[in-house]
Amino acid sequence: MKIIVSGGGTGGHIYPALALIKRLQQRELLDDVLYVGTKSGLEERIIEREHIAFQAIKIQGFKRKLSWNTVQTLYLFINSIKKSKQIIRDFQPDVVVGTGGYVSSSVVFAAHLLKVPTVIHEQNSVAGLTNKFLGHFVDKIAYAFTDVKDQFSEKKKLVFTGNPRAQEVADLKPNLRLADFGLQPQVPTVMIFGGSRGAAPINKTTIASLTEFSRRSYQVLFVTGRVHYENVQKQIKTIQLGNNVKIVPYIDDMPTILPDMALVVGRSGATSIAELTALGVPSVFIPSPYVTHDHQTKNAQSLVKNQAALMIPEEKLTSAKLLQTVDQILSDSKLQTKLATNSRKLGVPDASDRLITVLENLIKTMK
Ligand SMILES: CC(=O)N[C@H]1[C@@H](OP(=O)(O)OP(=O)(O)OC[C@H]2O[C@@H](n3ccc(=O)[nH]c3=O)[C@H](O)[C@@H]2O)O[C@H](CO)[C@@H](O)[C@@H]1O
Repeated sequence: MKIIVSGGGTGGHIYPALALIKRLQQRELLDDVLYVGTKSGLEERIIEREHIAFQAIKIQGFKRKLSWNTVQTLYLFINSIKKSKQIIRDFQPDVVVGTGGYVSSSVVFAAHLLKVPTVIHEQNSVAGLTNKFLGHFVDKIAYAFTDVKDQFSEKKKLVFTGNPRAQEVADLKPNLRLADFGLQPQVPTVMIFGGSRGAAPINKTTIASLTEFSRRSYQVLFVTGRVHYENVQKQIKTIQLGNNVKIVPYIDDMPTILPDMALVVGRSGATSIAELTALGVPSVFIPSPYVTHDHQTKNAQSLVKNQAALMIPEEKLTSAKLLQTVDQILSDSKLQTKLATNSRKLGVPDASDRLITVLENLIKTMK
């Protein structure tokens, strides 16, 4: 299979694309792959690290308010379709897959204009703007949360696949990687992080809790997000950290450390949820209120209603609440087991294979 994949901005759109590519490679189904992204998102760094061919296009997201910026965005969009058409003509893919983020809008739309088979993957329980737009043109819409079905009008295009990242992590076992971070492998550990870019409100509350965390018998791995790291370092200068607390900017191979976690506290981005449910890791979600249609709250609610996770709305997030919630879960093994078991029930460990079947069938029928 020759495939162009496009998705970008945040890790939540990039890692599922990468998981799909890796699974195609594993099953020896991949003849060639090209990843199309932007230079401003996280994708170039993540994709090139995996030695996958990467091509950048220039495009920016539409803002809701009309302004001079809208004209510039429109100009870039039209130009990026031209550039995407050129890329597609040169590469001659069998299929083009978009995993969300505005960069995928022009690549997938251009493929549609050139009559190349197209598939989008929607990770969330509320469809993103790009995927809503592309939903009108693509051949198939793969999704991971049942709630999202109502938001696309052409039902026959819809196929449930789950999120490919779930399959990438599903078989991982604890591998005592905690030592890599200066932590003790046998001691229960909570990881706190705010999605692939980090989240300032979560960082602020965690910083305010560090003195207390330093007195606990469990360990804390605090992942700040690259852009916030320096600032966090400045703010904690006067805090006497215990040996049980470690702070890092980013974890490159996050999946391999997830099985070592007794608890994860963080945003409810769809790709993190796919990973956590595939492994059955107890979680506490603090949904980002700043995303389209509050989709992270809906993502988190789908777990909370199945007693598979707890949720703290950001407006209720205080240091006391964070400490009390983490203490409560880590001191109650029955609660941990319940959360883990219910979480795993929601996982889709064969998500990549399901998506690959969608691609194979589509290529066959469109030949
Ligand atoms: C702020 C924002 O718009 N977030 C959206 C973004 O996700 P965003 O990237 O913020 O969050 P997700 O939870 O979906 O994905 C994060 C990904 O980054 C990885 N990771 C994270 C931190 C780290 O240090 N190392 C690392 O590898 C995680 O393992 C995961 O694979 O796209 C998701 C999927 O469409 C949406 O649900 C989110 O609402």
